[in-house]
Amino acid sequence: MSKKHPIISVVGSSGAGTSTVKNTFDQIFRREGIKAVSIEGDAFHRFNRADMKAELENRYRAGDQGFSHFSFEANELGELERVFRDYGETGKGKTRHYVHDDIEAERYGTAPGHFTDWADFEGGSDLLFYEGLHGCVVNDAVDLAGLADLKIGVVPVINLEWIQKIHRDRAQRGYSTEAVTDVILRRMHSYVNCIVPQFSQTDINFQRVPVVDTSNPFIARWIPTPDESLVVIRFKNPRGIDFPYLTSMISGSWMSRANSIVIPGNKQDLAMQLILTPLIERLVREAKRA
Ligand SMILES: Nc1ncnc2c1ncn2[C@@H]1O[C@H](COP(=O)(O)OP(=O)(O)OP(=O)(O)O)[C@@H](O)[C@H]1O
Ligand SMILES: O=C(CO)[C@H](O)[C@H](O)COP(=O)(O)O
Repeated sequence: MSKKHPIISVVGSSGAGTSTVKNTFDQIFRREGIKAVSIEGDAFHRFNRADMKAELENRYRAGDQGFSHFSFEANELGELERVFRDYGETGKGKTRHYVHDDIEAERYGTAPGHFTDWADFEGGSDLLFYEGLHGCVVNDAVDLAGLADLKIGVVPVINLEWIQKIHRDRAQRGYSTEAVTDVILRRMHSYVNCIVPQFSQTDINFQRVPVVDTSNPFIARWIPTPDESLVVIRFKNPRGIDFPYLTSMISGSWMSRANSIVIPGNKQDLAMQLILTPLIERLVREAKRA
């Protein structure tokens, strides 16, 4: 926790929608006049694309079939922890970008599959915003959840997550369905061991659930739309959450448990703004007081 320089950590698997959710956070920051600096989890991969391929082949030959981008060892989590800690203490830090495709290559002037150089955060920010795979990891080596002040999980049910990943990786990153399926299978071990435990560390999870048939995600022709889904919102600590206010403001919503509400999928943006704005505003207010 770093009250003076707060950190928001949004975690989700590959294709879960953390980059999409960042747009909602950006709207809140803009409306509330909050200056945020952002980091992407992929910036903390340990290897560029070619080195990762070589590392995978070496490990595969040595009998390790569980290694993938989801594994702790494939990422510089110690470095990420240092960035979280330094930002919490000083409001300063650095990041870089992992370039996935031609559009990002154009934007950053670096070829796909490579990292940009590290660059310092702009000064005078109100908070640090992280989105990616590992921002709430707690293991023998790091405690990232312990350094973040607001922790959000973006967790579609798994069939939907796969559909989202397959469609995004095909449309934007140039992979075939077979190649993405292969990656999903290879990552399953570390999905269970490295990604999923984080959703018990998060303060709020947003779980999108399709209400159309997704029983074969590998042949789905399009991503179920917001109108074709519900979102389950689960609060780790429901104390202080005004559920009657939320369910009255979000039409079609209801409480499914004492700490959970369900909303129509097309109300996710509204729900996030209603829920997150006061929490973010409080973080920034307390930081200024500190
Ligand atoms: N609520 C949503 N409704 C419809 N489509 C969505 C929703 N959220 C995400 N998607 C779609 O799912 C795909 C993956 O989303 P996104 O790129 O945000 O994932 P990500 O978690 O950032 O993945 P990665 O970490 O691998 O970059 C995109 O095509 C996006 O448009
Ligand atoms: O989105 C991802 C993880 O969040 C990518 O799978 C990862 O960044 C590696 O990309 P690539 O295999 O295309 O080099």
